[in-house]
Amino acid sequence: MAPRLVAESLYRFFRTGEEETFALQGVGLQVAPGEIVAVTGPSGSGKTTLLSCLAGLDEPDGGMVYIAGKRLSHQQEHLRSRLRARYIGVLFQSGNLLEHLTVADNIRLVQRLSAGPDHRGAKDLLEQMGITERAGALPRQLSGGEAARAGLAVALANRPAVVLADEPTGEVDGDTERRILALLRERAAAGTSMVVVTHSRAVAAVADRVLRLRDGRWV
Ligand SMILES: Nc1ncnc2c1ncn2[C@@H]1O[C@H](COP(=O)(O)OP(=O)(O)OP(=O)(O)O)[C@@H](O)[C@H]1O
Repeated sequence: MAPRLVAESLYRFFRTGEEETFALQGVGLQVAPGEIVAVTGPSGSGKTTLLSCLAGLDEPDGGMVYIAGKRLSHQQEHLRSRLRARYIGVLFQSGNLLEHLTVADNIRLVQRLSAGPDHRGAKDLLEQMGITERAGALPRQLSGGEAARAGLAVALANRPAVVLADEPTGEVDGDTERRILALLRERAAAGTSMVVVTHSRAVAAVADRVLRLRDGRWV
């Protein structure tokens, strides 16, 4: 099966004053439809930078990202945004909820921006995450665990072909972690490709592959 997500030899450098950081040094990756890839590695090894490049939120200095056979990197911003809305669900530690919208409206917005809105799906997602009663809450009114679950519901709301998630179970209890993992497995079984940055053994255990970064390289 043709890979859904392809990264070819990604390089990313940052310069702050005199100092140069080599965040990614030739990282390649191919993720098949329905495959879950877990990415681990120490702090500063390049995990978030890799996810940002895969999502088209950051541009690699070298290399290329393709999503569903379409070139995502080195495109104009509006083209990257369109590809992201259509194919990618992102969940970053900084959060993906708009502060002035309720949880339900955050989900509806993502669905409206993507090709095929599915309002029934919003209700199901909230139910699966166990936060139906929080649908009308604003993000700042949510606990850490509720915010993590609402963020994942938003990331999955457009039924994306590819999910990119940074520590999706970072702040949640064991029961919520199990719910999140069940939902990720269900989506993967339905064909969604996933790259999940995690330090959790439970998340790594549901992955098809576990890859480790150090100093911007696979080890
Ligand atoms: N915008 C930036 N400007 C300068 N340096 C940056 C920037 N973003 C990342 N870096 C540096 O690039 C390297 C990789 O950072 P990155 O956030 O990708 O690591 P990480 O593996 O996600 O770390 P953590 O587990 O702590 O979140 C680090 O040395 C970091 O300081």
